[in-house]
Amino acid sequence: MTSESTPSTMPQEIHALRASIDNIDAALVHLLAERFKLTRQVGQFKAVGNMPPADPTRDAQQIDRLTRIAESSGLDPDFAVQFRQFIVSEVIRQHELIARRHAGEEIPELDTYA
Ligand SMILES: O=C(O)C(=O)C[C@]1(C(=O)O)C=C[C@@H](O)C=C1
Repeated sequence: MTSESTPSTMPQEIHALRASIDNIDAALVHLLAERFKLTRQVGQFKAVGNMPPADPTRDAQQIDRLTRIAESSGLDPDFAVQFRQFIVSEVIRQHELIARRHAGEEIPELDTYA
């Protein structure tokens, strides 16, 4: 840590902002954990129904919706779509593992890790 960034010399405003940033980061992690709990359930239903992990129609609906939400909230829509894609890539990976597990492969249950 450089002397410019040591806590003692940091403006109080930055400390306050960082506290709120930390709260938001925590909320994001909690929200993501809850989202993955739901998508793992979707993955289980898809595996049982022999459905593919990805659903391009649903993808298009989500991208359209998130683009509109990003535009109206001042977030770069491209960033919002990329962020969604980052998350959904992990969802697809998990769906694939769930399907392999459903097919009889010995893969640990995806309950506590991504
Ligand atoms: O809704 C689904 O069918 C899902 O599998 C969930 C989800 C998502 O994470 O939102 C993931 C992959 C699909 O391509 C679309 C959506």
